[in-house]
Amino acid sequence: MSTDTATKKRDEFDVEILDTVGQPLLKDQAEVKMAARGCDVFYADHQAIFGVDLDIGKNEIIAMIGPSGCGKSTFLRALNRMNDTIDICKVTGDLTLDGQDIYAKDQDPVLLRARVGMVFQKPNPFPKSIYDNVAYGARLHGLVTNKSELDDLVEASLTKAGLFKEVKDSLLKPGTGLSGGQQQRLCIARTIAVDPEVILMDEPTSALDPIATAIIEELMDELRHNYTIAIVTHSMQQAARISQRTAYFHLGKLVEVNATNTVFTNPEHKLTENYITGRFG
Ligand SMILES: Nc1ncnc2c1ncn2[C@@H]1O[C@H](COP(=O)(O)OP(=O)(O)OP(=O)(O)O)[C@@H](O)[C@H]1O
Repeated sequence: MSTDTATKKRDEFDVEILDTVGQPLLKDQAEVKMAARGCDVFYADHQAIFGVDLDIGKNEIIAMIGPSGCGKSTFLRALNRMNDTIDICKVTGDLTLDGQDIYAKDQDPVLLRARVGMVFQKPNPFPKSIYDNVAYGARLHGLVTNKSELDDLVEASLTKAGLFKEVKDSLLKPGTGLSGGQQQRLCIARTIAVDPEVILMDEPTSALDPIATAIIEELMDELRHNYTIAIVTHSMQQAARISQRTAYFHLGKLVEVNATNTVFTNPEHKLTENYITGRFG
């Protein structure tokens, strides 16, 4: 294919879609936790992601933004093989965690999802007690050997998720009885309990009120010290508040990745500028 075809493609606003601009790849490769190279994602014949190259750094929060349908969630789900659960979905290219191919034949997706956990848009606690919600993964993966260790793990996970104080006297009550914001922190505790290295968050606060949102954002800032976080968000304000780098997607392509401050104050690509100034999206 000639480069002309690749570089002269124009979007519906008649803006040239160039190769990704900014800093998709980290200069210090020792800092890379997850990496994508030439990642394409298809739903049957429909291609949703085109040739994404991106490094996700250790202990950073990277925000993925872009108009509805641009493929943010699809790309996020490729990072822990959640797309495997969709029959028609096919992921190609190289996706690695600590340099290891996460789509390798001998990679168990369940074990991968313990290392690369996910928090969804709508809090989805199991219909179990608060305690059992957090204990579930640890039991499944045999992470503890006795009840006292499990008690400690449940308390530590709820504490890290900023929820323990609020629920310590009601651990045996149903998780579904908590408020929306508490349920989302319970889901974060459940994710943390299996000792992940990366946490993927798909619009984790879009179903929450501003106070619950602020609590989760503060929590993310603390979690960053121990985990790598990739978040899809519709809120540019949220991306600006919480992330160190921001990736802007458009029509399935990664258009720009830069330091968050640069993306929101001095974007390199016209499409990014159009989006952040509210000209579409
Ligand atoms: N399960 C699916 N089956 C078929 N096509 C899908 C599926 N999920 C997503 N798509 C398609 O893939 C493309 C990208 O969708 P995706 O949900 O990843 O975008 P998004 O940027 O996260 O959108 P939104 O911001 O609205 O959540 C869209 O064209 C969408 O219709």
